Amino acid sequence: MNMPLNPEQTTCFMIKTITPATALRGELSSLPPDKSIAHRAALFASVAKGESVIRNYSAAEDPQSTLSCLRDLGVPVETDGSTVIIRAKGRKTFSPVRQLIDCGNSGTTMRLLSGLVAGAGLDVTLTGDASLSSRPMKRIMDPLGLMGAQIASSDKNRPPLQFASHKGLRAIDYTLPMASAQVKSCVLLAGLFADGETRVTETLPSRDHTERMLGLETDFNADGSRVLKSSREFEVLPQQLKIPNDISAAAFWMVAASIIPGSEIVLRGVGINPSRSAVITILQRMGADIRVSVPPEASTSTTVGEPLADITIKSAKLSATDLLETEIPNAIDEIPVLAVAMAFAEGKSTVRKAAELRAKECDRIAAVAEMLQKAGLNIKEYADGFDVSGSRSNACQAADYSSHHDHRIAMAAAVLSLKADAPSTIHDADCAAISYPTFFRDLESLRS
Ligand SMILES: O=C(O)C1=C[C@@H](OP(=O)(O)O)[C@@H](O)[C@H](O)C1
Ligand SMILES: C=C(OP(=O)(O)O)C(=O)O
Repeated sequence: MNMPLNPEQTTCFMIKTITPATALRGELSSLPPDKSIAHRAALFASVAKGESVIRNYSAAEDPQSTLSCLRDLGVPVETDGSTVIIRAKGRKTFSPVRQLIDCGNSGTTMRLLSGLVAGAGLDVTLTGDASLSSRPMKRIMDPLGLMGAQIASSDKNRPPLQFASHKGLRAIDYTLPMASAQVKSCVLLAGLFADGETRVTETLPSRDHTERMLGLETDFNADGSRVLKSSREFEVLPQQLKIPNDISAAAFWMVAASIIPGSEIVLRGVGINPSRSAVITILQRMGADIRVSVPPEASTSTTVGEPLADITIKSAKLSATDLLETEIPNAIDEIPVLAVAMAFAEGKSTVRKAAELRAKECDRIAAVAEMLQKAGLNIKEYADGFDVSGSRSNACQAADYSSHHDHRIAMAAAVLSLKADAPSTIHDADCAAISYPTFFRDLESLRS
């Protein structure tokens, strides 16, 4: 049973009403801890030898799914408030206590855990909720299959994924077909169990937490593409870290403060890993007033090379922008709320080469288009993205939104609703707890 660290996680409301805001002011020092780093810290701890102590672990549903999967795989996971302690015995820690392992709504859990499960040759099935069960897994089944893993899926390479024991994995030299930190990490984690050196080449950089936190060796090809390496000989050290707060959660307040006149919000202790912080540079390029300052205690934090900062945002006059291809993977989870910023920026903004958005918790291109259209705003949808024709003086009508059971859509719709002329409603808004259990409470605390 997955015990929430935070009682708010169990809060249940189907329809949330959001009233317009005149200004948002205040400070948030307890944003949710970074979800990507949390998953990795727990997964890496489970194949390290010794005691890992992970502080500031997220109470959100996705990182809690990772802990419950590890428990079901026999990994001794203890919690003390927001601290997670894992005492593991290296690559041999796993000893499944059940066959069906539920990854909930979390794509990162399923794809990264697949690397470990395949590596360890476990006879288990990874399953998930309806949303996760519709997400593509061929992207990990292909490279893991090349390594010798035995994986069956019931329906068109979608979960559940049934793993079977095998004769041992062999290393591969693999070029990622898409910019995906999940696929990159999956292959590198399987490589920790394989015979030989596994090499993963990425032509378009994605978030680098895996290589950074594990301390993996990196090479560069002549064309500038990066090659990450892992092997059975690589020693995974126990994780000792305090997780920084999540820039993907902070992004909602960056946009909200920017577009609501008279706002000023301070966000404390936010992770600003350069492979995650394009949302800041994109908004600054649009004219946002965002100041990033490194607090003195940041230099002494044990965030394994994961930089953090305080971020101050004041409302500003925004102008349109075109996202660069290299910015897409770096800002992928922030694009729904960036689309809201674009609607109130002067001119036409473009987001293209972003078809990956269609493979998230819902089809985020279709969901963003539906959301802006319901608000009476101007968006044109393409197969791989959208254009938003915005205006600083745009009128935004109140609407009745669906979250499509996607936390980022629920929260983006809430930010959009703050600009409306009357209260709006969001159906299934409580799915925000997948990444940000206190989102609506934080929103109320910022209203002046
Ligand atoms: O590796 C990770 O922690 C993540 C990678 C991204 O997915 P992809 O690898 O599919 O791009 C991102 O959308 C997801 O929220 C978290
Ligand atoms: C896409 C996301 O997560 P995941 O792929 O882990 O479900 C997200 O958090 O926006």
